[in-house]
Amino acid sequence: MALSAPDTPKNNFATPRRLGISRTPGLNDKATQNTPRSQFATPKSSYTTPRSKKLESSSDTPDCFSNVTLETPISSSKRRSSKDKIDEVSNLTVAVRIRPMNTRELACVGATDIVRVRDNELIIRTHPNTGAGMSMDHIFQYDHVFWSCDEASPICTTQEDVFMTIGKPLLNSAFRGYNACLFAYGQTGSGKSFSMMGKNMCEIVDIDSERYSGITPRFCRDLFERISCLDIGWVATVEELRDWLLLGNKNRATAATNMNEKSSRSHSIFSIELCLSEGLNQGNSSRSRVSLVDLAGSERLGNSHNSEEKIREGVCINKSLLTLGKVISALADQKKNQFVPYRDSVLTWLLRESLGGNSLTSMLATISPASTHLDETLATLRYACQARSIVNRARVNENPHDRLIRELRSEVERLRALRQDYERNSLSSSSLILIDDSNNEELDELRGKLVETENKLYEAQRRWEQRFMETKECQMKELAKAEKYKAELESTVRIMKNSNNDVNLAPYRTNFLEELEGVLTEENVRFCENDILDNIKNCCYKNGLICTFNTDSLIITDPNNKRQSFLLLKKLNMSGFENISDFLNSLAWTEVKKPVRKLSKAEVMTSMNQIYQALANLQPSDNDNNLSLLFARVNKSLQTFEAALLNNVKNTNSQKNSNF
Ligand SMILES: Nc1ncnc2c1ncn2[C@@H]1O[C@H](COP(=O)(O)OP(=O)(O)OP(=O)(O)O)[C@@H](O)[C@H]1O
Repeated sequence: MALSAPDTPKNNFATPRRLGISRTPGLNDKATQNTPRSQFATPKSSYTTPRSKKLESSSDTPDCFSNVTLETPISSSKRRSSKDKIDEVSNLTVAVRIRPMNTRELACVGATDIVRVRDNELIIRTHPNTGAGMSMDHIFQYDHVFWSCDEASPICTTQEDVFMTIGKPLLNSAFRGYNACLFAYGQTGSGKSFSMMGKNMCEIVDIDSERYSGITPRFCRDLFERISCLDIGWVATVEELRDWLLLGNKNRATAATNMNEKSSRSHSIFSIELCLSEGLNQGNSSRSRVSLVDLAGSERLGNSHNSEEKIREGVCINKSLLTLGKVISALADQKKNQFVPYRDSVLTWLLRESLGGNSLTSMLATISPASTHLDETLATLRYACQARSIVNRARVNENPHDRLIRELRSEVERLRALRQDYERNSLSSSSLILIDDSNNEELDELRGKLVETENKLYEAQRRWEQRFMETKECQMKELAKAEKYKAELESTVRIMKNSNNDVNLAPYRTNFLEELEGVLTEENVRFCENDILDNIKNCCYKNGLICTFNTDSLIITDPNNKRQSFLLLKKLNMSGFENISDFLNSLAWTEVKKPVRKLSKAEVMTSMNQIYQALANLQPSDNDNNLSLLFARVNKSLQTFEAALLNNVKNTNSQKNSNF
């Protein structure tokens, strides 16, 4: 129950949602708990930003605050953040950002700024400045409160500040091998997209100079700064990643609503998978997923919509947000075996790991400071408070072998340091006193432990290397098979290309073969090839020739001129090889007798099945981070290729009524 100030005893704050029922015990904030009323009627100058700067309020503060409601749930006092070597148990980090009043709000008669900030507290003052009746302060505590209401003010939290506080730590977590997620939640038009993407989501001109760019582009920039010294697997440059981001934003439905001229009409999830490896022989590798989520705005349909279609859209958006709310409530409840309805919406299903799972997660709640949005603002803030009590257990996503070796290594380091310390101390004191027997015993024990751990480490490393060699051997065999299948497929494509000039298969072929090429030439699955053979193969490929080789020979086929060249690898001068064109010109060709034959659908299917089978055999284990990404890509482009091939067979059949 809200209590009037003169009678307000200590610790007597109640949450409005539990009117007259519960008090909010367990508050550990001295200022809030024991502060007499006058302290809540803080003059404007005492409100500070999270960075403890003074904030000038634009409104006068009346001296009549009487009702104070601390809304922060009990569990916030038990916030967890513990780290062992590999698991991190922590509550969701929750930040709130307040945007400036917009022109519509400023023009609205009677609309005032009702939000104040004091360190990590946010105070909503309801019915202020009326001069009559009592006002109420709703006090919320969060991990961070960002006041961004006046850009000209030195205390305004900028885009960079927001990124540094809640974006950058996610990047650090990802580099340590943890999954990380940040999602923005708030009323429509409250500044989610501004914070996540930037001022103009579809035209991020230059990430570095764009001071309004949001968390996501800044995240990409920093990510690439950190990995600029590595070889990057999929995306080559920050520009390329930015293009994906822009494409996603452009495809995202936006529309003008009564609340926001460019309202996002869908949720957006920007997901990056980071596979880190310290080099194969060192073992250490980890894979982490970072999700940056800009949710569509929660909204009151009456407030924001003027057309039927938009109302329908709004209903769908609200439905998924409602499910998100249910999931958050269930997780915040912390009762054992509580059912969590992740499956009730695609959104919650996609975010299941980020909410109550294996992820370090932050939530950014955005609000408007205008009194006209009081209800929505309170709803958002309560939602955010509830989210603060969700506990996640994040684990480093690493290969179990790597983990064991890492743990053993650090144990060896620890014991070594202990022994060195011990020996140093013993030496320095030995000039004064004789080391007694008990000291010797302890030292022996330490030495024994160290030897034991070193043996374990050696054994783990040996087992890992053995497993690695076995896997590599297997892969080599399978790759040889795949090479054969690949050649078959290439000739299939060639035949098709020759017999069907009216059908352009080049894009599919290029995609697929390039992907496959990527797998076959991956550093860790490379077998008998060296740079020269790679060079020959690529050059043949570019010249429309088919190049296959096994451990001792090389066959180059020229399907256009129906001729073939065969040579033994040992006759190839690997060291002095410089000019590929000279090499091709020097080849002796023999005519291929077999006539070019047209393919039937069954043959295409058989060939494709063989390729699929070869790839399935090559499929790396789940723990093989380096290859699985590439395989996913190969599979995808193979499917596209197969579809094109079959479609082509079918079309040709129906058009020409013949097999080809
Ligand atoms: N911190 C801020 N500083 C200045 N302007 C802001 C800030 N936050 C938001 N705005 C402005 O407010 C308007 C609405 O912001 P935005 O589109 O980010 O809201 P949203 O919450 O994503 O809305 P919706 O859910 O409808 O997509 C935009 O014009 C944006 O530039």
